[in-house]
Amino acid sequence: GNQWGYGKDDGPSAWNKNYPVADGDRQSPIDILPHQARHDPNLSPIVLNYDRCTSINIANNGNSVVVEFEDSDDRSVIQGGPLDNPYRLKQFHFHWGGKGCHGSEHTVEGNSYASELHLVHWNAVKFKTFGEAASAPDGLAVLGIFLETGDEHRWLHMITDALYTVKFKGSVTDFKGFNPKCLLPSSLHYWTYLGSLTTPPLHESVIWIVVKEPMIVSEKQLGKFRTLVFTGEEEDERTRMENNFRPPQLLKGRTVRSSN
Ligand SMILES: CCCCCNS(=O)(=O)c1cc(S(N)(=O)=O)ccc1C(=O)O
Ligand SMILES: [Zn+2]
Repeated sequence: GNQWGYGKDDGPSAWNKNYPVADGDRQSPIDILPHQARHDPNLSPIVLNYDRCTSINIANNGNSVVVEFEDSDDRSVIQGGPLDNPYRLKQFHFHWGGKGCHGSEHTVEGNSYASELHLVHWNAVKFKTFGEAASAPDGLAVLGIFLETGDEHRWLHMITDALYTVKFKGSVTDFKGFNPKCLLPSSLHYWTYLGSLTTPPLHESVIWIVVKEPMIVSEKQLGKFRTLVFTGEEEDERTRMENNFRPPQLLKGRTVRSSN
């Protein structure tokens, strides 16, 4: 099982012990400096074809809350932008902080957001399985959306209302008919760069597409994520699930491109 976590002894600063790629040349997340990003007029808009997407379940995997999708065909894909072909939606999950603290993974000019949503897609044109894609340089495309606190988000309740059913690590419940398109901000202008998974195994297999405009959610909605626990129901301790984010990593000469 995975012996890594977000605590003092098993957290991000200790991950390089078992996953040496943690000190690699294309690690994520990063701090984005908009004025140093290269505006690339050749970057086309991101296109999300999620209309026939099929969500399956919602789960607490001990690191985050994850909604999984049916990915046996091209029913829900992301394409355009920096991508050479369509990438299939596999799952989405969140990263968040503690009460009043920030919890996004990417930062913008050193500023964190309250939380960050990741929609994970894989290159099913080039690779036969998700696992194969997850360790290939152009295997995954993750769409990152910042969450900022403000007014209540009109659709996020569909997720937060289900969180009580997946309080403990290892819990899974049916979650059908959810289309994540309802979570997206109005503009999909983005930054893009080559990076990695932000959790072990930290494979350097991700084309990151970070949307500039945050989605607005209420503090109350965000607080519901913190009712989850990292620990299993059978365990004695109940460790609140919060601060499940990796801090920004060195850019190591990479270029961040900006769509318009
Ligand atoms: C074969 C090993 C794949 C491990 C990565 N799986 S994943 O769904 O892409 C993923 C991505 C990410 S992230 N933050 O998008 O890099 C975090 C967790 C997971 C997960 O395993 O739940
Ligand atoms: Zn993530």
